[in-house]
Amino acid sequence: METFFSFVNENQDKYVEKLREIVGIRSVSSSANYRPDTIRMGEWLIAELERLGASTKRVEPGTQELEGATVPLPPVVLATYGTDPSKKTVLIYGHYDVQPALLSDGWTHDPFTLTEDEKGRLLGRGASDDKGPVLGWLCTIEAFQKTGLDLPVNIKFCFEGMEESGSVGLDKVIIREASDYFKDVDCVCISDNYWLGTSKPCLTYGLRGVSYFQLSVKGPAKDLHSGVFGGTVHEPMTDLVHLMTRLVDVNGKILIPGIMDQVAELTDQEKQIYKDISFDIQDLRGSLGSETEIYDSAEDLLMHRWRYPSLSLHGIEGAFYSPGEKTVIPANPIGKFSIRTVPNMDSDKVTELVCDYVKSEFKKLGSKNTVDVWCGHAGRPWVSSPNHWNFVAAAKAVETVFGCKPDLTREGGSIPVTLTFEEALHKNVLLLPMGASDDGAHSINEKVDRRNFVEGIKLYGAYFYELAKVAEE
Ligand SMILES: C[C@H](N)C(=O)N[C@@H](Cc1c[nH]cn1)C(=O)O
Ligand SMILES: [Zn+2]
Ligand SMILES: [Zn+2]
Repeated sequence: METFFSFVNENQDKYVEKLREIVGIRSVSSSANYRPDTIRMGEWLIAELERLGASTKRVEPGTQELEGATVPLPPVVLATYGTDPSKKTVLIYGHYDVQPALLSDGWTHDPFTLTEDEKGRLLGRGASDDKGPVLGWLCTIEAFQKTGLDLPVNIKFCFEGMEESGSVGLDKVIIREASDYFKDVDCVCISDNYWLGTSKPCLTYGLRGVSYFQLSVKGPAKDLHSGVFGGTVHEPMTDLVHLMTRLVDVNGKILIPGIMDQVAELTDQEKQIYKDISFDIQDLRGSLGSETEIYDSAEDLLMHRWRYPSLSLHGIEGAFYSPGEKTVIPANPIGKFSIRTVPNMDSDKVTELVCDYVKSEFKKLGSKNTVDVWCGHAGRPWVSSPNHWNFVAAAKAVETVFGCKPDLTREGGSIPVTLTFEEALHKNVLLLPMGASDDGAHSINEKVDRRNFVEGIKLYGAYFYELAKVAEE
């Protein structure tokens, strides 16, 4: 693979320029304003795939109600590159939408202008999650073409534009295409998570699920002057803050009865796995930018990231949050929180427990306001076995490119479609991340290191090569 590796090294600036182009497309799936940009990002991928000679299929998953309007869902981009029956076929999934980002959140540069700093960090929204990894696959194909090397596998692509917003519409497409577009697929690979630390690659065999909730408290018909009305009305924000503090304590303990009862028991064998993983708490502190972790031991920290649920409070819509000192009583604040779910939690049961609990806690307040709570989207957790030939091929590729054995990890984040692929296609799914633990996905100053981006492209190429060689058991 030396020719391929040298070519990737020599052309890395071109790849970075392409990343700059797509980071500039504001494909924020949660925003109606940015929906045209999100669709444009899907179209960019279609054009690029066709330029590379892939055949594409644009699937329109339908429409959605968003911010009071009916808007089209971004396209699911399917593509086929190679149809040689003597080769294995790998299905590559990725997402081209991103989390919201504002300069005023604290970014040091415009989040949609890729900026490289002196450490070789490529900063920009989506650089690591998931535009860098998605682009990496296309660069890999181009590098095979330009070096005249035969691509040793057939590839099917499935790129979506709604991952950060519950993958609306995608499950239906996968289930429908399982016996059609995806019928020849032998294995699946997803590059959309992160290494355990900053220097050693990993292969990932588990994800937490996520159930996202909104909690609305309504009172007066409109926002009020707190001098005129304060002390005379039940204030929705006061009720909401009370309720939100009843969900989780300061040590991360979920206070909703019944949630922890569903969690799979920790076995001795599983405990041993955590003992054997080398996880540097300094790496975690580096990513946190603080020393505020809850647990002292690496095992506890990893278990609470990977195999126990967590509940996070995200924000309050409709509340005053700007600089300055506005004296307002918000009429209808909406609290946002999510629960990361793990085996054997059931999403419907989680929703039932959360809604019943919130309503019973609200009753205790004796407020005349009204409460509403609902689950916006839910994705299931996933755990697989890292012994499949798909993982064996990827482990060999890591050794070729990085000269070390990969960590075997689970992931605290969620990619709900992983389980859908596994169940609908009955094929092994591998998570092969490109980014490092300190990439700051979803945060300010998200980045992918130039090294990870370039070596990641090499890793993808080596993975294709090893896939072709590995025996299917
Ligand atoms: C791990 C992956 N890159 C990711 O960030 N997934 C999101 C999925 C999601 C669900 N609701 C909103 N986003 C995540 O884990 O938050
Ligand atoms: Zn994400
Ligand atoms: Zn992602």
